Amino acid sequence: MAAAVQSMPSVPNGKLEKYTQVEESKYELDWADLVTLDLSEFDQPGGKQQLANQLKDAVHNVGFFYIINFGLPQDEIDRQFAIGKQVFKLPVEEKLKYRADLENGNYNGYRPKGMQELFPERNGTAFRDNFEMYNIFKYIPELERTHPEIINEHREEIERFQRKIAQDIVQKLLVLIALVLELPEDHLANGHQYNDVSDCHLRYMIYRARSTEENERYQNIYSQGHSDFGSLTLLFRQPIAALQIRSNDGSWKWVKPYPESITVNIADVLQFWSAGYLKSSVHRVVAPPPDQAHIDRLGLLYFLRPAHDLKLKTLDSPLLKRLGLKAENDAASGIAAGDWVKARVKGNLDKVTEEGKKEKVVLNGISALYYA
Ligand SMILES: O=C(O)CCC(=O)C(=O)O
Ligand SMILES: [Fe+2]
Repeated sequence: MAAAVQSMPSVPNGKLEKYTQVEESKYELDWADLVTLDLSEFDQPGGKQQLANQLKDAVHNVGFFYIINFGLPQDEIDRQFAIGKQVFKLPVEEKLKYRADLENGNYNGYRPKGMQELFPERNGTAFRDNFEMYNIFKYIPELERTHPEIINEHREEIERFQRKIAQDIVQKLLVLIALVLELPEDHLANGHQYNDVSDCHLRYMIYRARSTEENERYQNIYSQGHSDFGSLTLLFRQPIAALQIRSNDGSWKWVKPYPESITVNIADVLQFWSAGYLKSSVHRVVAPPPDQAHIDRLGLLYFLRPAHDLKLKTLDSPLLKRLGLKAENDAASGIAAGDWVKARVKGNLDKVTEEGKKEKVVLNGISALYYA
């Protein structure tokens, strides 16, 4: 009797294809020189203060650093990449069922490609981004929304991963930054609890590779120079070189995908709270080097945002007082952190009218910088 030939789905329900990271580039690029914090030292005697000392210059002058030994094994990280890969493979009509309400500044859910203009329109041709995101906000009742099946099937695992970042890794970083500012250890951690209503999210992101000819037309830009909106951004290591940081001298340096690291950057709200002492660093995403330029660049990130109602007022920090640092513009002190974040999400949908460096008003006369 002939056996019935059944076609098996390539990924059976609940089972994920193993994700394999691609090869690093062979090209020697002009890498940024970033400090690396070994988080396993955090609980050692004197460890916190030592790490804070190591961090001080990085958060003030650079705005970017690496962390290692943060307590998430690579196979758990790779499972998140595997989930992200499946999400982006869904048909676009399916993904659009979960579209984030971007027009109201809400990032929760799917963000299709092409929402952001990179350069002003020329001769009727628009220059739009080529990346998609899927943002998963915290699993608390106020922020729940519907998600595709692939996410629901792995909900427990995703939530555990999110909570490890939110309740452990990020809390340690907030203690270290509080120590830099000479504040009580829990001062910043208090405004970043898992149960706080905020726009914190885990993000799967994919930059669709462009052809050489397209890269030329887009001047190699995949995402224009910007600062991030919330408190901290954590970028899980993926080996495709494309992220660049703007140095104090105006040059752009590449971020090396350092083994087993997370790249962390300071974002706007910490800059407001510290009257500019903590640097919300400008960064951008460009075409990868030739041996990686053809590969879609899958990313895994965590965006830490403060509790919605906290105001962007300068903190009462002994360090800032001693340095005589005050807010550049008092109007910021009345803005709720959540409103700032939402206004920036909405602002990304605006038409671009000029090239190069621009200052764009976001809220209450306060602006953000963009470079393209
Ligand atoms: O993909 C990256 O390396 C950076 C992404 C980024 O800057 C962002 O999403 O804000
Ligand atoms: Fe960014």
